[in-house]
Amino acid sequence: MVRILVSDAMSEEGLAPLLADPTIEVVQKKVTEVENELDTFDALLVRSATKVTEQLLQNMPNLKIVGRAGVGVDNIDVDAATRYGVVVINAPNGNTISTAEHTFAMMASLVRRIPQAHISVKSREWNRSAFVGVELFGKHLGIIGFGRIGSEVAKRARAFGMHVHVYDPFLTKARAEKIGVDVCTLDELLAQADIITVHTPLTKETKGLLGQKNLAKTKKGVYLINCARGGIIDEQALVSFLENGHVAGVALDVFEQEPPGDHPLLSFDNVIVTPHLGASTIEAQVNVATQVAEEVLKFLQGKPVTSSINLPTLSKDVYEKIQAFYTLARKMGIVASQYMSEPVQEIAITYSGSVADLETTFITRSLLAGFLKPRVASTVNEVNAAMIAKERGIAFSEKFSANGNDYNNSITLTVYGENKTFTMKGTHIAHYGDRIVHFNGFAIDFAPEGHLLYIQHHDKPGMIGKVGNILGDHQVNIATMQVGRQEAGGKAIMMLSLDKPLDDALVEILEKIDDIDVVKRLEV
Ligand SMILES: NC(=O)c1ccc[n+]([C@@H]2O[C@H](COP(=O)([O-])OP(=O)(O)OC[C@H]3O[C@@H](n4cnc5c(N)ncnc54)[C@H](O)[C@@H]3O)[C@@H](O)[C@H]2O)c1
Ligand SMILES: O=C(O)[C@H](O)COP(=O)(O)O
Repeated sequence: MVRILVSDAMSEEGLAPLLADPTIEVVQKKVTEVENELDTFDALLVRSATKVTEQLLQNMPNLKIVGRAGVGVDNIDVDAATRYGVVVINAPNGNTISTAEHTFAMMASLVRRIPQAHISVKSREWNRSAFVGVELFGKHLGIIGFGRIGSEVAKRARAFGMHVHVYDPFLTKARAEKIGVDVCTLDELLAQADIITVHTPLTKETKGLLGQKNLAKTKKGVYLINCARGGIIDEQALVSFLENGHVAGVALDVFEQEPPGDHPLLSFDNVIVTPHLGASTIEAQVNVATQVAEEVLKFLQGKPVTSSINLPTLSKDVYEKIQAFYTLARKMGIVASQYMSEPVQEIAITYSGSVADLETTFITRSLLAGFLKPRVASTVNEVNAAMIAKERGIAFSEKFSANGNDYNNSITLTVYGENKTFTMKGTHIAHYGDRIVHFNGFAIDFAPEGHLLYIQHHDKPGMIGKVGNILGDHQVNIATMQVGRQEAGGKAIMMLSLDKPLDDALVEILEKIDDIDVVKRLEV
């Protein structure tokens, strides 16, 4: 039974695909309420409240995937998750509209002082002159960060007759032109805007982006809005610009610390606040929970996920095309790693023929994961394979060749070890399966699966018989046997597929046979 912990409040409707699956047990509890069973969960679903720290990941050794029902993953230690081989996915667009609308609601509320007027009337006052606002029409709106939410805010601003200026260092000219916004530098935006709204992620670059220095470049009487992440506008600097009257008003949905406690910002009359409500609509919550639930389900069924933070994303179409090579590559990695039982410095992969035209990132990661699996104690998979290879000083490279060299497609793997170099070539043949067609310099043809026994020997009469007799005497049945040689009377190999794994004693007996140079068990 697969166990999923849902540790933040999530829409039941959105979780329906998981709740309906009889092979899945969904536990809707906080992490602190299930401390004794953390090691039993396969998946963890969170919003922004649960902090997915390295410690939590360590306490959840069975965890395979973290699903963030929302956009920001700053509450998740993605690097640590990657190291532990845990996939992190999010729901990148399910709450875009809700957050853009909330930003707009905050903007209108800010310039018309609606929250203050509301409190006043509820206090039985009727003071119309105290709440004179300004129009949005004709004002210059500066949008910092022009991704999903920023661009939805821009559309709404234009409908209100505002002039929109955008700063986003990663915005392509083509996209800006398509949307028809004025793209400017940060300094230009700061100098022109009557209202500034931030819509970037919280990163090293954006933390404190609107701090002492940049706030000083804004117009006196500027309004500021943050419905993105606490800290993009430096809270301390903000206090001083409110105190000196430079900033006319601020709308905050997010804070450096949540909840903000008794923060000095809360005592300003012209600061309006909401408790991180951008995504808090019925629609957004159904959307994000549905997206995450469907993705987690796909992942648990071994299908590709499309919104991963730490894995290359794959469409279903691409996945279907690469699936066969993905499996072949994994098996080749496992075989090569066992054959090369020594430190390895480099792995070179050449994709030839039809496979060279595919998205090979995943195939390479699969091969690396297969290679590293017998060598590392921790979980290794497509998420962390490249990182673990790097940590262990194993370089890897990919080459592509349109020519399949006698095969419609092939993957050639060369492993450079401390003492020797090993090469193997595999191909996938439709309706036939995975075949290894070159092994260690020998042309051969075997399926890389099950209990394999590789024997390198001198090409002499009777060698096959000797091996066959010993295995037979020890009740080891040979399922298939392939042979190859470089030249008559020269070096030769046998690749046997056995019905059960060989024990050490039997390997030693085989090694002692005259004219046998190498005996290797390969378990795939
Ligand atoms: N308040 C809420 O409840 C709520 C809800 C959803 C999203 N969010 C937050 O809103 C923010 C935006 O979300 P989104 O879905 O639009 O993300 P997005 O990834 O679509 O857009 C972010 C944009 O910021 C830009 N950017 C990155 N670094 C920048 C920099 N240094 N300067 C200027 N621009 C920069 C990127 O190029 C991108 O275009 C995120 O922080 C997200 O966590 C908050
Ligand atoms: O990044 C997000 O998606 C928002 O901040 C929403 O966070 P929440 O899921 O905790 O409401």
